[in-house]
Amino acid sequence: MTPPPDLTISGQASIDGAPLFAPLTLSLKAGQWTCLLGGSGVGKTTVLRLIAGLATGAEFTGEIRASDGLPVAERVAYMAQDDLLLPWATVAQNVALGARLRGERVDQDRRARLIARMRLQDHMTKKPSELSGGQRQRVALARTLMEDKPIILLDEPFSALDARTRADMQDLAAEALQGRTVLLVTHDPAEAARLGQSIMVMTRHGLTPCQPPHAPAPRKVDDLETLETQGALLKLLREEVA
Ligand SMILES: Nc1ncnc2c1ncn2[C@@H]1O[C@H](COP(=O)(O)OP(=O)(O)OP(=O)(O)O)[C@@H](O)[C@H]1O
Repeated sequence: MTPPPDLTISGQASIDGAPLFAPLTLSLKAGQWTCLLGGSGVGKTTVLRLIAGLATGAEFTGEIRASDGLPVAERVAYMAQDDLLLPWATVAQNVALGARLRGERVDQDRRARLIARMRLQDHMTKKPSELSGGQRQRVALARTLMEDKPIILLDEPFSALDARTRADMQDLAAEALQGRTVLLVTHDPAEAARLGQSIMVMTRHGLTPCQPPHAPAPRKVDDLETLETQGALLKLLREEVA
């Protein structure tokens, strides 16, 4: 794996000639978590998919650049909103899906370590339908980590989880992805306040930064500054739709 780079996406996007988002520059710091919030349909998933080099419905004018000058898309692991697990495959097979699709040998040791880290060792042979929502999310996160990429894009990865499982998953993800360049799209101000080392709110007009708390992430859910950031973010988001 190459060292995680800084990443910048700058440009504008439109759909069928109508602007989706105005010219913006989103800079991700190497080895840090950047959280991106914003109203529904403002283009957050589009930004992730552009960085990942995946198809979008938008025409994008601009550039996506890594600080080391190396190609970006091939160094990205992308965890989509939906966990996208194959229903007929076991947990172990789903975690190793990327290697299998590429016809590569599966690194069994690495897979076993990740499955243990996600506390899934008792579920290795189960199919997704036999798992809870939180367990499925952990499989999807293990699969994302199995790719061992320096740039990680997470699209509302914990949105379907109950509050306790969500907090557990945030802790797990923060620990497991330490040192990677992470972009997390979330609708949850509390999540951004816990995890973000940089926090941005996206609107059709561009990006508004929000000062993250000073404590290292993941922050305690009842940390005062974290709660203040959560409140400030909620206020920003409400102003954006007003
Ligand atoms: N494949 C596509 N073809 C055409 N339009 C699309 C396509 N994918 C998304 N769009 C449109 O692009 C706009 C931005 O979508 P996007 O999914 O990026 O928004 P978002 O901010 O992630 O929304 P949400 O928070 O609801 O997930 C929306 O209006 C959506 O309908």
